[in-house]
Amino acid sequence: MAHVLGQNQYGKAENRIVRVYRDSTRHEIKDLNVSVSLRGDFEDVHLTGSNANCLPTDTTKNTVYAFAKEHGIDSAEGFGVLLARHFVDSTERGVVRSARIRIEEYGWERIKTPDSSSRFIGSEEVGHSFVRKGQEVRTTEVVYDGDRFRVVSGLKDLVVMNTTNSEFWGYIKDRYTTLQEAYDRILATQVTARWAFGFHGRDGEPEPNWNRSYQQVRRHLLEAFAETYSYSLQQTLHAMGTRVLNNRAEVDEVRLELPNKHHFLVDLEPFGLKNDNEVYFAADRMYGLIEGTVHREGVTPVIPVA
Ligand SMILES: O=c1[nH]c(=O)c2[nH]c(=O)[nH]c2[nH]1
Repeated sequence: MAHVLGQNQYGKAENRIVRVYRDSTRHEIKDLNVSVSLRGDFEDVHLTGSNANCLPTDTTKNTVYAFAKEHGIDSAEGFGVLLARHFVDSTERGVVRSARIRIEEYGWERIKTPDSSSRFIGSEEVGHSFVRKGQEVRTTEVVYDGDRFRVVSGLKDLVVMNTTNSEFWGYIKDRYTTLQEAYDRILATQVTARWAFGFHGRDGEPEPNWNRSYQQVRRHLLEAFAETYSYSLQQTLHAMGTRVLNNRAEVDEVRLELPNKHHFLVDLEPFGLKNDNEVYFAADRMYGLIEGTVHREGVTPVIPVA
């Protein structure tokens, strides 16, 4: 008895794309996860080995990146409409009968730093620094041994990005080095931070204002990220830890884990398009992992190294 090829569809899933608009010093970004799925006349592809009706998934991926450059991304819906129409209308009639484009859009807010001209009344956006919306988790660990407390608080999944003011060059080069030196790259990371308090709770020592402390530490981490002109993520790590210690007397030690969320420029030359640092592939792995502690002199670090 013959078997029947039932429902089938294919395409490239989860194309991670960051589109940067650099028309002024106030950059704009769109961050999307685009999945393409095509339905149509693919019976031969499955049954005979003929790929005459197969638009490669690789091409669907390239189309997503090239369209981001050529048409820009005004809205996820509009971008989806453009892509879906293209896949159906540009292939020979009837081959791709329908195209499904799923898009997840990740929202970003601008990092604000105190307005340098009016420190106490306002704040100023940094044109190239962003924090991803609604992601982070606040953490704490309190240990009490009957004598003293040890409080380590923190946050995780605070995702930040600078679209400029980041370079990386002058590093060791050996026979395995392929990395190109970067003089203007995207710097993005998903911050895991823990910080230890000087508070021990002995002899009626009052508790810090924990909520205010959290908000302020978070603020200083963000400001340091946004304001540091970075020659490495290691240097940014040090600036972030230092900024917290300089501004929050209740904190003695800061430990940071900063994955380097690589953004690779997409080569659009094959499509006759120039990529002026506008269209990136946002890789989720592998990633560089930069970790370090910054602590006050004379204080023995207590935050365990994971
Ligand atoms: O900021 C960086 N630090 C590194 O140690 C490193 N290594 C690498 O390949 N890229 C980067 N970027």
